[in-house]
Amino acid sequence: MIEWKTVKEYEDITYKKCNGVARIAFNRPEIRNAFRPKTTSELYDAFYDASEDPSIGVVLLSGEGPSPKDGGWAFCSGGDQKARGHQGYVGEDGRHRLNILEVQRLIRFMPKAVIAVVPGWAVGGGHSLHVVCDLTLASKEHAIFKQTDADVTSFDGGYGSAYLAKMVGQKKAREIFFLGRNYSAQEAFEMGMVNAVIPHDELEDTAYEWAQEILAKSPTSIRMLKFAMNLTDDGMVGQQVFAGEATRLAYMTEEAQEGRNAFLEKRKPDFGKDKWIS
Ligand SMILES: CC(C)(COP(=O)(O)OP(=O)(O)OC[C@H]1O[C@@H](n2cnc3c(N)ncnc32)[C@H](O)[C@@H]1OP(=O)(O)O)[C@@H](O)C(=O)NCCC(=O)NCCSC(=O)CCC(=O)c1ccccc1C(=O)O
Repeated sequence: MIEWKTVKEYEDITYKKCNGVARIAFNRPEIRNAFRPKTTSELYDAFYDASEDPSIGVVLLSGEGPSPKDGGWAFCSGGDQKARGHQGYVGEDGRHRLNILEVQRLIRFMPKAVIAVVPGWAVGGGHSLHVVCDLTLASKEHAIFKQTDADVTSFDGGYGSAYLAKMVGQKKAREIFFLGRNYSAQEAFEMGMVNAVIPHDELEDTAYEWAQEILAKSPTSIRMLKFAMNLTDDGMVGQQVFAGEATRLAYMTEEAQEGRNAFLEKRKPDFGKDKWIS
């Protein structure tokens, strides 16, 4: 039985938790869950909380719906074109930003699994967000994947395109961006950018079940595997993130404790004999 508890009230998103799972969802269904700077700030805040909370192991990212205007479903239709100025998306403070990229990096580098739960349109920057999530589950009836970045001159040259090409292959990624066609959940699954196509009514429950399966695994293994799989695509930053976890493991050894204690006790460390294991 899933009993979601609201963690914090926001204007543009919903944020809930239940049994080790956090659920963050866009909540602007009347405009297909397009994001403005306020939305991305709220997303960052919620993702940061989920990342820092040791009781949370999996985050679901979804979109509330259907639209009260026409009943349409959306994961996210990307940047709110009404909020777009000359240098980025304009916030309430009048400043121009592209802070969805900070959200992308938080999803990518958080030591927990993030699942995109796609109930409808995943378009533009919304498509890029599903790409950067670790897994994607899509509604059989309503999910549609589409890249409009080249229609509106607001292109994601990072994970949204280059990482997508690693996922579905160069030719297919170029087709997705250069032609901007609609792809069904089944087509996206066949391309390798969706893990499973789920009947719409079962989508949320299935996502929660997948999360529970992941939560039964060793947390250290999940984060080391996520960062190992990220590493080669993320260059030195990927190595830094993976190595940070290796250092955390090293801290837990007797050697690390001896090193710290020796410094504090102003003596030479004694790491003992026969420690150079092969
Ligand atoms: C999503 C659609 C394909 C849905 O089509 P349809 O079902 O026919 O519905 P509509 O009638 O078109 O839309 C209903 C309603 O919603 C409004 N709306 C939809 N999308 C947006 C939007 N993105 N911004 C503002 N408003 C939107 C629409 O106007 C309607 O309102 P009414 O008042 O009822 O008329 C279709 O809607 C569609 O194509 N939408 C636009 C998709 C789009 O072009 N998105 C922007 C792509 S660029 C982007 O996302 C930013 C990229 C970015 O941030 C970035 C930049 C640099 C590096 C990285 C990134 C990154 O991607 O992260």
